[in-house]
Amino acid sequence: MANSDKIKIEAVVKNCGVLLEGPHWHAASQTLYFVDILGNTVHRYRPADSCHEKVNVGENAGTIVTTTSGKLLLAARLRFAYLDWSTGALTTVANVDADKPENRFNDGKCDAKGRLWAGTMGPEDKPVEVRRRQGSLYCLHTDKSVTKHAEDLDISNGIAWSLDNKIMYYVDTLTRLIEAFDYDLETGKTSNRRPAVKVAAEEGWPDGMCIDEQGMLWLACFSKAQIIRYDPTTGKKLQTIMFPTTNITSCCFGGPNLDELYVTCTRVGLSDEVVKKEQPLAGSVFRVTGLGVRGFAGADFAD
Ligand SMILES: O=C(O)[C@H](O)[C@@H](O)[C@H](O)[C@H](O)CO
Ligand SMILES: [Zn+2]
Repeated sequence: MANSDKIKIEAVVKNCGVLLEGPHWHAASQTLYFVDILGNTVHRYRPADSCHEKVNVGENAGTIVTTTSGKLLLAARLRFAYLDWSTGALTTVANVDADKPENRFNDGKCDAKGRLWAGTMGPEDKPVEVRRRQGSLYCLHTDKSVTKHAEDLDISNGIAWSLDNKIMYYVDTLTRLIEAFDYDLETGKTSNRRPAVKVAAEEGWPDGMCIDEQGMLWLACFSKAQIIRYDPTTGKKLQTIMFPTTNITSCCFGGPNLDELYVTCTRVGLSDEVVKKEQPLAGSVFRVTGLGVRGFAGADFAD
């Protein structure tokens, strides 16, 4: 299937990592932050002058967010930690999953009150062949306390909030669902977990996601080279964008008008042969323009 003529896809940072994830648009500096989970690196890319820089943090980097005090906060291997960009040094804020030393943090995002939500997963030999039911979903509150909101998860992944912040949408990849929780923005409490969107097997594995200003979800569909826009109130598929590589991991809105979609992907799961001959852009960051809809910048952690 071809994309509509209006849509343009460019690889803006080419072949910069292994398992790229967690794109986060920092509006104040007009900079895209993202992680390479298996490369143990945090990256930033400034479209205005195409400047791309990275720092090795010495352990898996699952999620990166900016903070209200101008710092960088990671959900790293098994801890929330501040990152010193100039050295790569991490300063622990809180540890998680002490009883599961082989786990690691995966995808995460801040809510509108500046709490950081992120989930963990067990060791994964190949994509989606993960040790089952090892993961949990955590919230790092602004006072740095941590609460657990779900457990026995397989691959904790995309998170997004409805426009009124009354619903938190959530992906645990192997469920093939986008689920919904009732969300209390004042306290960060979740309740009433239920399915919102069923992602058909032929669409791929649900991975990272973001929401647009119309309240529609943009879901990275791992293994099927696409991002699908869904209406979470009806569960209906609205639009598909196809990419020149198979394993799309996540997306976020960015750019001066917040009408560009930045998209991450991974080389993991593809042979060297396939990467070389068929998918030379695996492990790149893409920018999609011409969508005709705006989204939101990454929310800061409130510190
Ligand atoms: O990007 C992620 O969320 C995980 O870290 C990856 O391992 C894959 O995407 C997953 O296997 C498929 O969902
Ligand atoms: Zn993911």
